[in-house]
Amino acid sequence: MRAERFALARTRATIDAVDDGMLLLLAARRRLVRLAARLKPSAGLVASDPARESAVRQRGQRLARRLDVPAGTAAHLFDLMIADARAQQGLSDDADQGGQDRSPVMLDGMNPPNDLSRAAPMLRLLPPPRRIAPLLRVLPARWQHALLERAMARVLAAPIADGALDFMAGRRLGIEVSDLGLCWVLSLRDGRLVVVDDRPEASVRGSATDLLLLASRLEDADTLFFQRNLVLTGDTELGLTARNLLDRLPWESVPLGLRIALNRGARFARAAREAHRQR
Ligand SMILES: O=C(O)C(=O)C[C@]1(C(=O)O)C=C[C@@H](O)C=C1
Repeated sequence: MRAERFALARTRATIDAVDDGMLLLLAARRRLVRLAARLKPSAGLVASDPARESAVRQRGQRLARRLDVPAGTAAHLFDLMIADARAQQGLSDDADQGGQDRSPVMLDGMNPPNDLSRAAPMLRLLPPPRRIAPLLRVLPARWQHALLERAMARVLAAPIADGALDFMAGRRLGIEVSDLGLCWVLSLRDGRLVVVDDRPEASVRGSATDLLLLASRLEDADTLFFQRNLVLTGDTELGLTARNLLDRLPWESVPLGLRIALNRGARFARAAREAHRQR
């Protein structure tokens, strides 16, 4: 009985932590909605976007199905979030009766501008990585690991296939994202890079932005290590082999969509960092 009471108290404390996480995520969504609201006029879009709302709802339903969350519950949650986002922008509660702004208007040159510096005032509204860190900690480790393993399998498919990563078999290389407080230890097992629960023999440490700049090839490994934006610790030979491999990665073999996503993400993260530095 006492053990059950204790277990219940611990369970409830964890429920509280999850509730906090949900509110933190809602606060983050509201900030992003504020940013979207500011970006839309200069992107040639009107505030109300029923097509986007329906895409957001559909994504939510798909994920809910995979996570075993009842469809009705997920639908309520999305109704609430979207109604809140519409209220933030002074829009009526119901997108279908949302006044004149029926569908988004696309103007010429809708591609994201190359020069993100003009968006600095808005980028400053984004929370810096250290504020995002508590949100990421709410994500269960096994989800983080599964996402990372899937991303690595796609980015590194060619070097894994041609044996360029064989030196990682049974070795443990750490990736530390300093500003997000994240650390993963990678190893090559059965021809796959996996996250293992062990101490690293060598580690690469850097901020989320610098690691993204490296992954997207917007900065080369030499520059990042020379400027000490990325730091190698532990077994030098293993670290240097990994670092040299990064330099020789056949970028052309990475699927085009992923290359574009990485490139955009890295440029966005760099611009947001600049905007925060100028504050
Ligand atoms: O993406 C936007 O433009 C938003 O303002 C966010 C959001 C949403 O809640 O997802 C809200 C209102 C728009 O009609 C479309 C989507």
